[in-house]
Amino acid sequence: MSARILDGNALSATVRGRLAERAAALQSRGVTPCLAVILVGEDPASAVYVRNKVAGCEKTGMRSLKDSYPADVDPAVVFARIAELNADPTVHGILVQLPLPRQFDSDAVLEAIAPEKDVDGFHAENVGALMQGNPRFIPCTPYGVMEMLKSQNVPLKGAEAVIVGRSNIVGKPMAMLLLAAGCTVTVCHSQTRDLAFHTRRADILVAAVGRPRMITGDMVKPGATVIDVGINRLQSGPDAGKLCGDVDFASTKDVAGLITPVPGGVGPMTITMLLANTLESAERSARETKK
Ligand SMILES: NC(=O)C1=CN([C@@H]2O[C@H](COP(=O)(O)OP(=O)(O)OC[C@H]3O[C@@H](n4cnc5c(N)ncnc54)[C@H](OP(=O)(O)O)[C@@H]3O)[C@@H](O)[C@H]2O)C=CC1
Ligand SMILES: Nc1nc(=O)c2c([nH]1)NC[C@@H]1CN(c3ccc(C(=O)N[C@@H](CCC(=O)O)C(=O)O)cc3)C=[N+]21
Repeated sequence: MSARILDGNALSATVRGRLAERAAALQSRGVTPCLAVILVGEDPASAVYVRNKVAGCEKTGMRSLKDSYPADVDPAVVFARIAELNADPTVHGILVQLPLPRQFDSDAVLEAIAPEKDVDGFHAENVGALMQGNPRFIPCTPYGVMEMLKSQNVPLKGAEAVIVGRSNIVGKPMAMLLLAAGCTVTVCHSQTRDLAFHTRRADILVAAVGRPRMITGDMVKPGATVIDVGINRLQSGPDAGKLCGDVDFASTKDVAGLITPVPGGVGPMTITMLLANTLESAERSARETKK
């Protein structure tokens, strides 16, 4: 049997259609949702994501601002720009593209963003709110994954969920969301003994590692839902230059029940949820000013 493929581009199109309607409604009240993106350095992958974010805004009827800085910029310049954006009432979302160059204290940068404009959901206050079960902004990638699961009515209550990866931007918030939804959650990482023992128990397996094709079909339970968050550019071999996930699609597609492809899976949904958070922020601020 071959797994059903969960098409992130198709789901994105549906969700973005609804977002565009909400953006138009705000627009008719004189408010244009606006996302500010800060990019430091010349990493080509980051440049692609930022371009996708800016294009996503335009197509959904939102405004975007983009500030690019050279890799050796003085962090004080970036902090000053964040302060300016925090104070600008026409800006509803602020995102600083990660990773940042070495001279930056990334945590300090994330803490500098006003929590009510932190559409990534990375500010400590927002991380805390998510953990307490009362999120202000849900981090975009795990949020997108939850929407993908919901769109397919994947049963979550009592399901065994296994996440490979424990980063602040993917693995940890993913664990919180699946836990809140009623899954029994296991989080694996580089020190996990016998990774396959864990992954084979998963009804829902989320791979967020950054290692091309490391999850192979023999590590997957038959019928499982497999979510591939990984985005890797292959350096060598017959597919050199191509994008691939952390899941070996060829060997997994005949074992899994449902699987997300790379590209065209979680990536587009991440951007869609960023747009959703920005719109939500603009709606909240419009409600505040009306009061
Ligand atoms: N689709 C999307 O929208 C997004 C995709 N990504 C992609 O997802 C992937 C993960 O990103 P991110 O979370 O930021 O990455 P990080 O590098 O921050 O985290 C990777 C995690 O994988 C764990 N890990 C590394 N090697 C192994 C191993 N051999 N076995 C088990 N666990 C291992 C690490 O463990 P330890 O903590 O012990 O080091 C770490 O927790 C990347 O490919 C990234 O490009 C990221 C964000 C959004
Ligand atoms: N502050 C911050 N917030 C982030 O959300 C954030 C970040 N920093 N740093 C990097 C990661 C990575 N990330 C992706 C977003 C979209 C695609 C995406 O659109 N992928 C397309 C393909 C893109 C391509 O062709 O390269 C796809 O999977 O189909 C991928 C990865 C967001 N991240």
